[in-house]
Amino acid sequence: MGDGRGGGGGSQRPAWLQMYELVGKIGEGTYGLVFLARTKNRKGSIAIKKFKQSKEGDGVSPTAIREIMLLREITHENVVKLVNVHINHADMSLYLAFDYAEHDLYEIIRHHREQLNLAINPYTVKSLLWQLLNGLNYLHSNWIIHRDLKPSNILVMGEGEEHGIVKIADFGLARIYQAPLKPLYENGVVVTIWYRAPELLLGGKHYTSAVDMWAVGCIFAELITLKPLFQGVEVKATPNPFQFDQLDKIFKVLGHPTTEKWPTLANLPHWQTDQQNIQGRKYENPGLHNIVHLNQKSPAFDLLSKMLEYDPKKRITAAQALEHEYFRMEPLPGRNALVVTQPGEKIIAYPVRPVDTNTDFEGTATLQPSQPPSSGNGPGVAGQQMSQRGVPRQMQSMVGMPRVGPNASMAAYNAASQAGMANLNPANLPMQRGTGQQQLRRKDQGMGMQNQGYPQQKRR
Ligand SMILES: Nc1ncnc2c1ncn2[C@@H]1O[C@H](COP(=O)(O)OP(=O)(O)OP(=O)(O)O)[C@@H](O)[C@H]1O
Repeated sequence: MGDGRGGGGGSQRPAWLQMYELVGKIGEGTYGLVFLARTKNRKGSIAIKKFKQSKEGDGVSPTAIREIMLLREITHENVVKLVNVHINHADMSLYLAFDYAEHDLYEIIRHHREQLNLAINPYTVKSLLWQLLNGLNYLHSNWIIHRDLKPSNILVMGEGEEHGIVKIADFGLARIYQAPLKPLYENGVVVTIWYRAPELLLGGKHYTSAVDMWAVGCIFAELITLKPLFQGVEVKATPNPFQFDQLDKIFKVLGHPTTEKWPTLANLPHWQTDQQNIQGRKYENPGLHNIVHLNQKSPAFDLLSKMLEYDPKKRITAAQALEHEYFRMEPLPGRNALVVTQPGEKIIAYPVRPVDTNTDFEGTATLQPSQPPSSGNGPGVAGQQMSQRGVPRQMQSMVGMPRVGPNASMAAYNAASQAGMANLNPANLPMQRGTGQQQLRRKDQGMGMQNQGYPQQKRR
Protein backbone atom coordinates (compact mmCIF):
# COMPACT_ATOMS: atom_id res chain seq x y z
CA MET A 1 0.00 0.00 0.00
CA GLY A 2 1.31 3.47 -0.82
CA ASP A 3 2.30 5.81 1.94
CA GLY A 4 -0.60 8.05 1.21
CA ARG A 5 1.42 11.18 0.80
CA GLY A 6 1.92 11.13 -2.92
CA GLY A 7 -0.24 12.88 -5.43
CA GLY A 8 -1.86 11.16 -8.34
CA GLY A 9 0.61 12.48 -10.83
CA GLY A 10 3.85 14.44 -11.07
CA SER A 11 6.72 14.23 -8.65
CA GLN A 12 4.58 13.28 -5.65
CA ARG A 13 3.65 9.93 -7.03
CA PRO A 14 4.19 6.95 -4.76
CA ALA A 15 7.38 5.02 -5.33
CA TRP A 16 5.70 2.11 -7.11
CA LEU A 17 3.98 4.45 -9.53
CA GLN A 18 7.24 6.14 -10.36
CA MET A 19 8.41 2.87 -11.88
CA TYR A 20 5.75 3.34 -14.53
CA GLU A 21 5.09 5.78 -17.32
CA LEU A 22 1.47 6.75 -17.59
CA VAL A 23 0.33 6.20 -21.16
CA GLY A 24 -3.30 7.27 -20.98
CA LYS A 25 -6.85 6.32 -20.20
CA ILE A 26 -8.17 2.99 -21.41
CA GLY A 27 -11.56 2.86 -19.83
CA GLU A 28 -14.16 4.32 -17.60
CA GLY A 29 -16.42 2.39 -15.29
CA THR A 30 -19.10 3.20 -12.78
CA TYR A 31 -16.66 4.09 -10.06
CA GLY A 32 -13.61 5.37 -11.74
CA LEU A 33 -11.18 5.52 -14.59
CA VAL A 34 -8.76 2.90 -15.82
CA PHE A 35 -5.33 3.92 -17.06
CA LEU A 36 -2.57 2.13 -18.86
CA ALA A 37 0.98 2.55 -17.63
CA ARG A 38 4.10 0.72 -18.53
CA THR A 39 7.45 0.10 -16.95
CA LYS A 40 10.13 2.47 -18.08
CA ASN A 41 11.83 -0.24 -20.12
CA ARG A 42 8.46 -0.67 -21.89
CA LYS A 43 8.39 -4.37 -21.28
CA GLY A 44 5.65 -4.63 -18.72
CA SER A 45 2.26 -2.96 -18.57
CA ILE A 46 -0.20 -2.37 -15.78
CA ALA A 47 -3.74 -1.12 -15.60
CA ILE A 48 -4.30 1.44 -12.87
CA LYS A 49 -7.81 1.93 -11.64
CA LYS A 50 -8.47 5.24 -9.96
CA PHE A 51 -11.55 5.49 -7.78
CA LYS A 52 -13.15 8.78 -7.05
CA GLN A 53 -14.17 9.85 -3.59
CA SER A 54 -17.33 11.69 -2.88
CA LYS A 55 -16.74 15.23 -1.71
CA GLU A 56 -18.45 14.55 1.53
CA GLY A 57 -16.63 11.24 1.88
CA ASP A 58 -14.34 11.02 4.85
CA GLY A 59 -11.81 8.78 3.23
CA VAL A 60 -11.46 5.13 2.44
CA SER A 61 -13.05 3.23 5.28
CA PRO A 62 -11.06 0.73 7.34
CA THR A 63 -13.41 -1.94 6.01
CA ALA A 64 -12.55 -1.04 2.43
CA ILE A 65 -8.85 -1.11 3.27
CA ARG A 66 -9.22 -4.52 4.87
CA GLU A 67 -11.06 -5.77 1.80
CA ILE A 68 -8.35 -4.43 -0.48
CA MET A 69 -5.59 -6.01 1.56
CA LEU A 70 -7.42 -9.32 1.27
CA LEU A 71 -7.68 -8.90 -2.48
CA ARG A 72 -3.89 -8.62 -2.62
CA GLU A 73 -3.69 -12.17 -1.35
CA ILE A 74 -5.76 -13.49 -4.22
CA THR A 75 -3.52 -15.34 -6.62
CA HIS A 76 -4.82 -17.51 -9.39
CA GLU A 77 -3.99 -17.79 -13.04
CA ASN A 78 -7.57 -16.91 -14.03
CA VAL A 79 -7.95 -13.92 -11.76
CA VAL A 80 -6.32 -10.61 -12.57
CA LYS A 81 -3.53 -9.84 -10.11
CA LEU A 82 -3.79 -6.78 -7.91
CA VAL A 83 -0.18 -5.67 -7.89
CA ASN A 84 -0.33 -2.46 -5.91
CA VAL A 85 -2.54 -0.15 -3.92
CA HIS A 86 -2.20 3.53 -3.17
CA ILE A 87 -4.39 5.93 -1.27
CA ASN A 88 -3.82 9.58 -1.97
CA HIS A 89 -4.84 11.36 1.19
CA ALA A 90 -4.78 14.76 -0.49
CA ASP A 91 -7.95 14.02 -2.48
CA MET A 92 -8.85 10.69 -0.88
CA SER A 93 -8.59 8.91 -4.18
CA LEU A 94 -7.69 5.27 -4.34
CA TYR A 95 -5.42 3.69 -6.93
CA LEU A 96 -5.38 -0.02 -7.60
CA ALA A 97 -2.80 -1.39 -10.01
CA PHE A 98 -3.56 -4.62 -11.85
CA ASP A 99 -1.77 -6.71 -14.40
CA TYR A 100 -2.68 -5.45 -17.82
CA ALA A 101 -4.74 -7.57 -20.22
CA GLU A 102 -5.00 -6.61 -23.87
CA HIS A 103 -8.46 -8.01 -24.55
CA ASP A 104 -11.76 -8.59 -22.87
CA LEU A 105 -14.81 -10.62 -23.82
CA TYR A 106 -16.80 -7.54 -24.66
CA GLU A 107 -14.37 -6.61 -27.41
CA ILE A 108 -13.78 -10.18 -28.56
CA ILE A 109 -17.52 -10.75 -28.99
CA ARG A 110 -17.97 -7.40 -30.64
CA HIS A 111 -15.12 -8.07 -33.06
CA HIS A 112 -16.78 -11.33 -34.14
CA ARG A 113 -20.20 -9.72 -34.45
CA GLU A 114 -19.33 -6.44 -36.12
CA GLN A 115 -16.03 -6.95 -37.91
CA LEU A 116 -15.90 -10.63 -38.79
CA ASN A 117 -19.56 -11.59 -38.82
CA LEU A 118 -18.37 -14.98 -37.72
CA ALA A 119 -19.13 -17.18 -34.72
CA ILE A 120 -16.39 -17.75 -32.17
CA ASN A 121 -14.96 -21.20 -32.75
CA PRO A 122 -16.14 -23.93 -30.35
CA TYR A 123 -12.66 -24.50 -28.93
CA THR A 124 -12.30 -20.84 -28.02
CA VAL A 125 -15.79 -20.66 -26.50
CA LYS A 126 -15.12 -23.75 -24.41
CA SER A 127 -11.66 -22.62 -23.30
CA LEU A 128 -12.87 -19.14 -22.35
CA LEU A 129 -15.75 -20.63 -20.38
CA TRP A 130 -13.62 -23.25 -18.65
CA GLN A 131 -11.07 -20.70 -17.53
CA LEU A 132 -13.76 -18.31 -16.39
CA LEU A 133 -15.26 -21.08 -14.28
CA ASN A 134 -11.85 -22.07 -13.00
CA GLY A 135 -11.15 -18.53 -11.76
CA LEU A 136 -14.64 -18.20 -10.36
CA ASN A 137 -14.38 -21.51 -8.55
CA TYR A 138 -11.23 -20.21 -6.88
CA LEU A 139 -12.92 -16.94 -5.89
CA HIS A 140 -15.99 -18.73 -4.56
CA SER A 141 -13.78 -21.13 -2.65
CA ASN A 142 -12.28 -18.06 -1.00
CA TRP A 143 -15.71 -16.65 -0.19
CA ILE A 144 -15.52 -13.93 -2.78
CA ILE A 145 -18.64 -13.29 -4.82
CA HIS A 146 -18.01 -11.14 -7.84
CA ARG A 147 -21.54 -9.74 -8.20
CA ASP A 148 -20.80 -7.84 -11.40
CA LEU A 149 -19.54 -10.37 -13.90
CA LYS A 150 -19.98 -9.21 -17.47
CA PRO A 151 -17.97 -9.49 -20.67
CA SER A 152 -16.00 -6.26 -20.09
CA ASN A 153 -14.50 -7.49 -16.86
CA ILE A 154 -13.52 -10.87 -18.17
CA LEU A 155 -10.12 -10.09 -19.55
CA VAL A 156 -8.01 -12.13 -21.93
CA MET A 157 -4.26 -11.78 -22.11
CA GLY A 158 -2.60 -10.55 -25.29
CA GLU A 159 0.51 -11.93 -26.87
CA GLY A 160 3.24 -13.22 -24.59
CA GLU A 161 3.68 -16.08 -22.19
CA GLU A 162 0.08 -15.85 -21.01
CA HIS A 163 -1.51 -15.33 -24.41
CA GLY A 164 -5.16 -16.32 -24.52
CA ILE A 165 -5.55 -16.79 -20.76
CA VAL A 166 -8.72 -15.51 -19.11
CA LYS A 167 -8.42 -13.21 -16.10
CA ILE A 168 -11.44 -12.19 -14.07
CA ALA A 169 -11.27 -8.49 -13.20
CA ASP A 170 -13.19 -6.34 -10.74
CA PHE A 171 -13.70 -9.20 -8.29
CA GLY A 172 -14.32 -8.33 -4.70
CA LEU A 173 -14.80 -4.67 -5.48
CA ALA A 174 -18.53 -4.64 -4.86
CA ARG A 175 -18.05 -4.16 -1.14
CA ILE A 176 -15.41 -1.49 -1.61
CA TYR A 177 -17.84 0.37 -3.82
CA GLN A 178 -19.93 1.29 -0.85
CA ALA A 179 -19.69 4.85 0.46
CA PRO A 180 -17.59 6.87 0.57
CA LEU A 181 -16.43 5.84 -2.90
CA LYS A 182 -18.41 7.78 -5.37
CA PRO A 183 -20.37 6.16 -8.17
CA LEU A 184 -20.26 8.31 -11.26
CA TYR A 185 -24.04 8.56 -11.46
CA GLU A 186 -23.99 12.26 -12.19
CA ASN A 187 -21.75 11.68 -15.18
CA GLY A 188 -24.58 9.75 -16.76
CA VAL A 189 -22.80 6.43 -16.48
CA VAL A 190 -25.07 3.66 -17.66
CA VAL A 191 -24.92 0.35 -15.89
CA THR A 192 -25.65 -2.91 -17.60
CA ILE A 193 -28.10 -5.16 -15.85
CA TRP A 194 -28.12 -7.83 -18.54
CA TYR A 195 -26.14 -10.28 -16.42
CA ARG A 196 -27.99 -9.68 -13.15
CA ALA A 197 -29.54 -12.75 -11.56
CA PRO A 198 -33.34 -12.85 -11.10
CA GLU A 199 -33.08 -13.10 -7.32
CA LEU A 200 -31.25 -9.76 -7.29
CA LEU A 201 -33.67 -8.20 -9.77
CA LEU A 202 -36.52 -9.29 -7.51
CA GLY A 203 -34.95 -7.56 -4.54
CA GLY A 204 -33.28 -10.50 -2.82
CA LYS A 205 -30.92 -9.26 -0.13
CA HIS A 206 -29.17 -12.49 0.70
CA TYR A 207 -27.47 -13.31 -2.51
CA THR A 208 -24.98 -16.13 -2.93
CA SER A 209 -22.27 -17.15 -5.36
CA ALA A 210 -25.13 -18.39 -7.57
CA VAL A 211 -25.54 -14.79 -8.82
CA ASP A 212 -22.17 -15.17 -10.55
CA MET A 213 -23.23 -18.44 -12.15
CA TRP A 214 -26.27 -16.75 -13.66
CA ALA A 215 -23.95 -14.16 -15.19
CA VAL A 216 -21.71 -16.94 -16.53
CA GLY A 217 -24.76 -18.53 -18.17
CA CYS A 218 -25.61 -15.22 -19.88
CA ILE A 219 -22.00 -14.86 -21.01
CA PHE A 220 -21.87 -18.46 -22.28
CA ALA A 221 -24.96 -17.81 -24.42
CA GLU A 222 -23.47 -14.56 -25.67
CA LEU A 223 -20.23 -16.29 -26.65
CA ILE A 224 -22.30 -18.65 -28.77
CA THR A 225 -24.72 -16.18 -30.36
CA LEU A 226 -22.63 -12.98 -30.16
CA LYS A 227 -25.70 -11.21 -28.76
CA PRO A 228 -26.55 -10.45 -25.15
CA LEU A 229 -29.11 -13.03 -24.05
CA PHE A 230 -31.35 -10.83 -21.93
CA GLN A 231 -31.04 -7.32 -23.23
CA GLY A 232 -33.19 -5.29 -20.87
CA VAL A 233 -33.16 -1.53 -21.11
CA GLU A 234 -30.00 -0.38 -19.41
CA VAL A 235 -30.43 1.98 -16.54
CA LYS A 236 -28.71 4.97 -15.10
CA ALA A 237 -26.72 3.76 -12.13
CA THR A 238 -29.04 3.45 -9.22
CA PRO A 239 -28.86 1.60 -5.95
CA ASN A 240 -32.23 -0.03 -6.69
CA PRO A 241 -31.68 -3.53 -8.04
CA PHE A 242 -35.29 -3.95 -9.21
CA GLN A 243 -35.57 -3.68 -12.97
CA PHE A 244 -38.83 -4.79 -14.50
CA ASP A 245 -37.72 -4.64 -18.11
CA GLN A 246 -34.83 -6.97 -17.40
CA LEU A 247 -37.11 -9.48 -15.69
CA ASP A 248 -39.49 -9.22 -18.60
CA LYS A 249 -36.71 -10.13 -21.03
CA ILE A 250 -35.75 -13.14 -18.93
CA PHE A 251 -39.32 -14.41 -18.52
CA LYS A 252 -39.86 -14.13 -22.27
CA VAL A 253 -37.07 -16.63 -22.87
CA LEU A 254 -37.25 -18.90 -19.85
CA GLY A 255 -40.93 -18.61 -19.06
CA HIS A 256 -42.48 -17.50 -15.80
CA PRO A 257 -40.77 -18.73 -12.65
CA THR A 258 -43.06 -20.63 -10.32
CA THR A 259 -43.02 -21.18 -6.60
CA GLU A 260 -43.22 -24.93 -7.27
CA LYS A 261 -39.88 -24.87 -9.01
CA TRP A 262 -38.44 -22.03 -6.93
CA PRO A 263 -39.98 -22.15 -3.45
CA THR A 264 -38.21 -19.13 -1.96
CA LEU A 265 -39.46 -16.96 -4.84
CA ALA A 266 -42.48 -16.11 -2.72
CA ASN A 267 -40.21 -14.39 -0.17
CA LEU A 268 -38.60 -12.03 -2.64
CA PRO A 269 -39.73 -8.44 -2.09
CA HIS A 270 -40.72 -7.55 -5.64
CA TRP A 271 -42.46 -10.84 -6.32
CA GLN A 272 -44.73 -9.99 -3.45
CA THR A 273 -45.23 -6.30 -4.06
CA ASP A 274 -45.45 -5.94 -7.82
CA GLN A 275 -48.10 -8.58 -8.45
CA GLN A 276 -49.57 -6.86 -11.45
CA ASN A 277 -46.39 -6.73 -13.51
CA ILE A 278 -44.36 -9.57 -12.16
CA GLN A 279 -46.86 -12.25 -11.26
CA GLY A 280 -49.82 -11.18 -13.33
CA ARG A 281 -48.39 -11.25 -16.84
CA LYS A 282 -48.44 -14.38 -18.90
CA TYR A 283 -45.35 -15.40 -20.79
CA GLU A 284 -45.09 -17.82 -23.62
CA ASN A 285 -41.93 -19.79 -23.41
CA PRO A 286 -40.13 -19.81 -26.78
CA GLY A 287 -37.44 -22.03 -25.31
CA LEU A 288 -33.86 -21.19 -24.63
CA HIS A 289 -32.68 -23.68 -27.26
CA ASN A 290 -34.39 -21.65 -29.98
CA ILE A 291 -32.56 -18.54 -28.92
CA VAL A 292 -29.09 -20.05 -28.63
CA HIS A 293 -29.63 -22.55 -31.46
CA LEU A 294 -28.34 -25.48 -29.48
CA ASN A 295 -29.66 -29.00 -29.64
CA GLN A 296 -31.70 -29.55 -26.49
CA LYS A 297 -29.93 -32.85 -25.95
CA SER A 298 -26.42 -31.44 -26.31
CA PRO A 299 -24.11 -31.19 -23.28
CA ALA A 300 -23.62 -27.49 -24.08
CA PHE A 301 -27.35 -26.88 -23.77
CA ASP A 302 -27.56 -28.96 -20.61
CA LEU A 303 -24.78 -26.93 -18.97
CA LEU A 304 -26.29 -23.63 -20.10
CA SER A 305 -29.73 -24.48 -18.74
CA LYS A 306 -28.20 -25.49 -15.41
CA MET A 307 -26.49 -22.10 -15.19
CA LEU A 308 -29.77 -20.35 -15.98
CA GLU A 309 -31.77 -22.25 -13.40
CA TYR A 310 -34.16 -19.82 -11.67
CA ASP A 311 -33.75 -21.19 -8.16
CA PRO A 312 -30.28 -20.13 -6.98
CA LYS A 313 -30.16 -23.17 -4.70
CA LYS A 314 -30.55 -25.47 -7.70
CA ARG A 315 -28.26 -23.51 -10.01
CA ILE A 316 -25.05 -25.33 -10.93
CA THR A 317 -21.93 -24.23 -9.02
CA ALA A 318 -18.61 -23.37 -10.64
CA ALA A 319 -17.05 -26.54 -9.21
CA GLN A 320 -19.85 -28.69 -10.61
CA ALA A 321 -19.75 -26.93 -13.96
CA LEU A 322 -16.03 -27.66 -14.33
CA GLU A 323 -16.90 -31.34 -14.05
CA HIS A 324 -19.64 -31.17 -16.66
CA GLU A 325 -19.61 -33.50 -19.62
CA TYR A 326 -19.36 -30.55 -22.00
CA PHE A 327 -15.74 -30.07 -20.92
CA ARG A 328 -14.88 -33.73 -21.40
CA MET A 329 -15.78 -33.94 -25.04
CA GLU A 330 -13.96 -32.64 -28.09
CA PRO A 331 -12.81 -30.01 -28.58
CA LEU A 332 -11.20 -30.08 -25.13
CA PRO A 333 -10.55 -26.68 -23.57
CA GLY A 334 -7.02 -25.33 -23.57
CA ARG A 335 -4.82 -22.79 -21.83
CA ASN A 336 -4.49 -20.47 -24.80
CA ALA A 337 -8.10 -19.84 -25.72
CA LEU A 338 -7.14 -17.81 -28.78
CA VAL A 339 -4.91 -20.30 -30.51
CA VAL A 340 -6.05 -21.94 -33.74
CA THR A 341 -6.96 -25.58 -33.47
CA GLN A 342 -7.79 -26.73 -36.97
CA PRO A 343 -5.41 -26.82 -39.91
CA GLY A 344 -6.32 -24.02 -42.25
CA GLU A 345 -8.30 -22.17 -39.61
CA LYS A 346 -7.84 -18.42 -39.79
CA ILE A 347 -5.86 -16.74 -37.04
CA ILE A 348 -7.91 -13.92 -35.63
CA ALA A 349 -6.12 -10.71 -34.80
CA TYR A 350 -8.23 -9.10 -32.13
CA PRO A 351 -7.90 -5.33 -31.85
CA VAL A 352 -5.75 -3.92 -29.09
CA ARG A 353 -7.16 -1.42 -26.62
CA PRO A 354 -7.31 2.15 -27.78
CA VAL A 355 -5.68 4.58 -25.39
CA ASP A 356 -6.66 8.16 -24.82
CA THR A 357 -3.25 9.68 -24.41
CA ASN A 358 -4.70 13.09 -23.62
CA THR A 359 -6.04 12.09 -20.24
CA ASP A 360 -3.98 11.82 -17.11
CA PHE A 361 -4.84 10.66 -13.62
CA GLU A 362 -6.89 13.72 -12.94
CA GLY A 363 -8.93 12.88 -15.99
CA THR A 364 -8.46 16.16 -17.78
CA ALA A 365 -4.89 17.36 -18.15
CA THR A 366 -2.85 16.80 -21.27
CA LEU A 367 -0.10 14.26 -21.30
CA GLN A 368 2.75 14.13 -23.74
CA PRO A 369 1.78 13.66 -27.40
CA SER A 370 0.77 10.26 -28.66
CA GLN A 371 2.94 7.30 -27.81
CA PRO A 372 4.44 5.00 -30.38
CA PRO A 373 3.04 1.51 -30.53
CA SER A 374 4.76 -0.91 -28.25
CA SER A 375 5.62 -4.44 -29.15
CA GLY A 376 5.76 -7.80 -27.47
CA ASN A 377 3.56 -8.24 -24.49
CA GLY A 378 2.71 -4.60 -24.16
CA PRO A 379 -0.35 -2.98 -25.63
CA GLY A 380 -0.25 -1.41 -29.02
CA VAL A 381 -0.71 2.26 -28.36
CA ALA A 382 -0.80 4.56 -31.28
CA GLY A 383 -2.27 7.65 -29.73
CA GLN A 384 -5.70 6.66 -30.87
CA GLN A 385 -8.67 8.42 -29.48
CA MET A 386 -10.57 6.54 -26.91
CA SER A 387 -13.79 4.95 -28.04
CA GLN A 388 -16.77 4.51 -25.78
CA ARG A 389 -18.35 1.16 -25.17
CA GLY A 390 -20.89 0.54 -27.88
CA VAL A 391 -19.12 2.76 -30.37
CA PRO A 392 -17.00 0.73 -32.76
CA ARG A 393 -13.38 1.54 -32.18
CA GLN A 394 -10.92 1.85 -34.98
CA MET A 395 -8.95 -1.14 -36.02
CA GLN A 396 -5.63 -0.76 -34.34
CA SER A 397 -2.09 -0.97 -35.54
CA MET A 398 -1.76 -4.64 -34.71
CA VAL A 399 -4.82 -5.73 -36.61
CA GLY A 400 -3.91 -8.21 -39.24
CA MET A 401 -0.79 -9.38 -37.46
CA PRO A 402 -0.69 -13.10 -36.99
CA ARG A 403 -0.95 -14.36 -33.47
CA VAL A 404 1.54 -16.91 -32.38
CA GLY A 405 0.89 -17.97 -28.88
CA PRO A 406 2.43 -20.68 -26.77
CA ASN A 407 0.69 -23.90 -27.51
CA ALA A 408 0.82 -24.88 -23.92
CA SER A 409 -0.39 -28.12 -22.47
CA MET A 410 -3.65 -28.05 -20.59
CA ALA A 411 -2.24 -30.42 -18.06
CA ALA A 412 0.43 -27.89 -17.21
CA TYR A 413 -2.24 -25.26 -17.12
CA ASN A 414 -4.33 -27.11 -14.65
CA ALA A 415 -1.32 -27.87 -12.58
CA ALA A 416 -0.33 -24.23 -12.55
CA SER A 417 -3.81 -23.18 -11.58
CA GLN A 418 -4.21 -25.74 -8.95
CA ALA A 419 -0.74 -26.20 -7.58
CA GLY A 420 -1.00 -26.75 -3.92
CA MET A 421 -3.69 -29.34 -4.28
CA ALA A 422 -2.98 -32.57 -2.55
CA ASN A 423 -2.26 -35.47 -4.85
CA LEU A 424 -1.99 -33.27 -7.89
CA ASN A 425 -1.28 -35.42 -10.84
CA PRO A 426 -1.40 -33.62 -14.16
CA ALA A 427 -1.42 -36.94 -15.91
CA ASN A 428 -4.93 -37.46 -14.61
CA LEU A 429 -6.17 -34.33 -16.25
CA PRO A 430 -7.96 -34.80 -19.55
CA MET A 431 -7.11 -31.63 -21.35
CA GLN A 432 -4.01 -32.02 -23.38
CA ARG A 433 -3.29 -29.47 -26.01
CA GLY A 434 -0.09 -29.12 -27.92
CA THR A 435 3.34 -29.78 -26.62
CA GLY A 436 4.60 -26.49 -25.23
CA GLN A 437 6.33 -26.58 -21.90
CA GLN A 438 4.73 -24.43 -19.29
CA GLN A 439 6.49 -23.32 -16.20
CA LEU A 440 4.57 -24.56 -13.21
CA ARG A 441 4.01 -22.02 -10.56
CA ARG A 442 2.39 -22.25 -7.23
CA LYS A 443 -0.47 -19.98 -7.97
CA ASP A 444 -3.33 -20.16 -5.61
CA GLN A 445 -2.08 -20.02 -2.09
CA GLY A 446 -3.91 -16.83 -1.42
CA MET A 447 -5.71 -15.98 1.77
CA GLY A 448 -4.18 -18.86 3.64
CA MET A 449 -6.74 -21.19 2.13
CA GLN A 450 -4.61 -23.70 0.39
CA ASN A 451 -7.34 -25.16 -1.66
CA GLN A 452 -9.39 -26.28 1.26
CA GLY A 453 -12.72 -27.02 -0.27
CA TYR A 454 -11.23 -26.53 -3.70
CA PRO A 455 -12.54 -29.49 -5.67
CA GLN A 456 -10.19 -32.13 -6.85
CA GLN A 457 -10.52 -32.51 -10.56
CA LYS A 458 -11.56 -36.05 -11.18
CA ARG A 459 -10.64 -36.28 -14.77
CA ARG A 460 -10.67 -39.20 -17.05
N1 LIG B 1 -6.44 -5.09 -15.76
C1 LIG B 1 -6.94 -4.54 -16.85
N2 LIG B 1 -6.25 -4.56 -18.01
C2 LIG B 1 -6.74 -4.00 -19.12
N3 LIG B 1 -7.95 -3.42 -19.20
C3 LIG B 1 -8.69 -3.38 -18.09
C4 LIG B 1 -8.25 -3.93 -16.86
N4 LIG B 1 -9.22 -3.75 -15.92
C5 LIG B 1 -10.22 -3.12 -16.55
N5 LIG B 1 -9.92 -2.90 -17.85
C6 LIG B 1 -10.77 -2.29 -18.86
O1 LIG B 1 -11.08 -0.96 -18.49
C7 LIG B 1 -12.40 -0.65 -18.89
C8 LIG B 1 -13.16 -0.06 -17.72
O2 LIG B 1 -13.20 -1.02 -16.71
P1 LIG B 1 -14.06 -0.84 -15.40
O3 LIG B 1 -13.94 -2.11 -14.64
O4 LIG B 1 -13.69 0.42 -14.71
O5 LIG B 1 -15.49 -0.60 -15.95
P2 LIG B 1 -16.55 -1.56 -16.56
O6 LIG B 1 -16.27 -2.97 -16.11
O7 LIG B 1 -16.57 -1.33 -18.04
O8 LIG B 1 -17.86 -0.99 -15.93
P3 LIG B 1 -18.31 -0.95 -14.40
O9 LIG B 1 -17.35 -0.15 -13.61
O10 LIG B 1 -19.62 -0.29 -14.51
O11 LIG B 1 -18.38 -2.36 -13.91
C9 LIG B 1 -13.01 -1.94 -19.44
O12 LIG B 1 -12.90 -1.89 -20.85
C10 LIG B 1 -12.11 -3.02 -18.94
O13 LIG B 1 -12.05 -4.11 -19.85
